[in-house]
Amino acid sequence: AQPSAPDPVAAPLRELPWGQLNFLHTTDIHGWWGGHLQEASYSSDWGDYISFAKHLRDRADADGTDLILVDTGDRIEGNAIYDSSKPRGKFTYEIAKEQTIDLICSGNHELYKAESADGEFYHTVPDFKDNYLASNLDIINPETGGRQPLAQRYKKFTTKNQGIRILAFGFIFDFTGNDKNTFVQRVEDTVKEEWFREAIKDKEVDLILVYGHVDIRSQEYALLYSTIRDAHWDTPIQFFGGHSHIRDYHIFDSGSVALESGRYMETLGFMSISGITTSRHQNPNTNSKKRTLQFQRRYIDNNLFSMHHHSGKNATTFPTQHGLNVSLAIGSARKSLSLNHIYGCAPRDLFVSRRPYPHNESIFTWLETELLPQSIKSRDPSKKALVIMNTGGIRFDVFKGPFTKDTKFLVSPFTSGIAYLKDVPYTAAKRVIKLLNNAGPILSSTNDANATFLLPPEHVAAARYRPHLFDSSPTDPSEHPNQDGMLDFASVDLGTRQHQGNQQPLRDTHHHHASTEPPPLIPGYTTHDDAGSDGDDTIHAPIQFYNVPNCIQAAVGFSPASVSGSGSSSDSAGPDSWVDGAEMVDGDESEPEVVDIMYNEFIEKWVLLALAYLGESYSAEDSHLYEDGKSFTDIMTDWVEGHWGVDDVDDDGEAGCPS
Ligand SMILES: O=c1ccn([C@@H]2O[C@H](COP(=O)(O)O)[C@@H](O)[C@H]2O)c(=O)[nH]1
Repeated sequence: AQPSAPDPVAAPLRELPWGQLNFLHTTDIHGWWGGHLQEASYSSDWGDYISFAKHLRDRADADGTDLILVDTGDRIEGNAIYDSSKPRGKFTYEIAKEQTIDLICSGNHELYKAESADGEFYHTVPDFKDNYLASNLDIINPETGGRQPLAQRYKKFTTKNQGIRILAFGFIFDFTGNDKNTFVQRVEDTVKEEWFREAIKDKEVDLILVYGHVDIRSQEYALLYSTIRDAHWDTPIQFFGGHSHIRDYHIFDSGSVALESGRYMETLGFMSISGITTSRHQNPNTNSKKRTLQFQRRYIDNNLFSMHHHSGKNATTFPTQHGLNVSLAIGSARKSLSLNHIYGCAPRDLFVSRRPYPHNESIFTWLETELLPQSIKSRDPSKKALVIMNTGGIRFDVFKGPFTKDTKFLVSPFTSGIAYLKDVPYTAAKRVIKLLNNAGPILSSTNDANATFLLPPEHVAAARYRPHLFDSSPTDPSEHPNQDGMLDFASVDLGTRQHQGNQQPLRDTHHHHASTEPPPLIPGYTTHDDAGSDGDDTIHAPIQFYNVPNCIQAAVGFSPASVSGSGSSSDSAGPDSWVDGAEMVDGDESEPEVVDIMYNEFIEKWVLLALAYLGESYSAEDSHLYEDGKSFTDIMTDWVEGHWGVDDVDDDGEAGCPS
């Protein structure tokens, strides 16, 4: 772990259900190679994962089973170690390649920009050679200018100890936001291709493995499942997915399941399959390949307490020299990038989903009521503006205390600036936010334009496939009243951060075994999936997560009380209410005739669509860039320095902020 990472905390654990064939799965790492430095539950780094995998591989070799490591993409964007280096990714590829990943593919973040797709071409593909698969992804070769598969389409291999013959494919979902140098072929077209049809005709396989940067409940995986099952009625099919940033497990049938392993190095997914028939291990009781199969999953919290326990090691025996070297390399990259540099001290926690919106501790309420109106200036003092941001542009929480260079990129890694359209009729402008939030026929008519893409990934997943994930019910203050009759969130959720109540930091698993007192449960993931509620390795107290709107809006140049909010009702409004929008409140200043609409560049397509629906025709050519394209990330950081900055901070990340 990194030197400043909090010590792990003892917690009751479920064992790893080790089997004949075992997997460790990472996804959506988004550059969190250093682990979480403010959350004890996820405080292990990539070096620890290297040590952990080594111990599990040794175990497999010792008992004659197999272990396969899978990563399903989005390794970049979302952490200062990637986003603040010049060039971006300077350290990422060197760190990633230290782990022996047996199956790896691209996510959509590797493809948003031409440079990062080239990064895959020049670094990740050669680093992982035959283990990188690109079943539906092509790239323009930067050397020749010709189009070619980013990597081989599929592969067949035999596991080391069990001799299991595996046919593997590596996909990405039907992503359309990629730069011009890559081509994502829709899955429905890929399954019709000759090479795919030929590949799945192969009967000399014991297991088919489909991994990808694809939501496991998506139509893309449903189609791959049915196509493969049609060709293989009894071959086990294992899926690994990603993209939606959640823990999930889906059962297709008794011989086919899918695992998704969260985000940001919070989770190491573990999967095992037993009962696979191989040429070495014939099942004597049946001629079917799948009848005695047993699939089991576990979501491991990425911390040393879990890792020591599951590997049967302790603080002394756990770290390997290789793992330690990688932890040191991460530490020196962080130091060279000055990631502990403090811009200011956050006076309170600000959450993406762990608070309702609006709320004093909602990061979106902070943006809407403080940061945006205090940062964005209208073109001239007589002009008013409405500033719209998509909630998906905000990637992580702010914790009370030091707001560092690390925090800056965890919260807002994207490079997009603020665009604006001048002098839009106010009657239309004020309705845009409501249209974006409650969708409507245009915004949901095609996959491409679907406004759920404005949300953070977990919320996209919830909106499309898992309505139960987030709480949309209005907050009931009587549920956890504190002295003021307000919700006492401290009693609901202290998060899994360093300062977790009276939990005892644990340096060695033996401490835990010697204790007779069961430790109090730490708040954390309590996953409900197709196999039940026993998937998490750590038994946690639940955390409440709340719905967020697609977009929020701040009013610039209006008197504070004159605009009635973001139009972000979570009810499914009918056609009449889509167009209410942010209304002037009676008795305040008169409505302007025109305003500037300002918005995060990323959402331009949706803003233009909404305006067109409202009868105002604008195109991308009509938009201008605010302050020469200054990124929202920099706008936010300047605000933090101006409002939360303190004089006597040092760069150690500790001193300077009141506790
Ligand atoms: O420039 C950008 C890129 C993405 N977003 C938001 O992120 C999600 C996609 O995130 P994944 O990690 O790929 O799942 C997208 O839906 C947007 O909400 C952004 O705001 N700006």
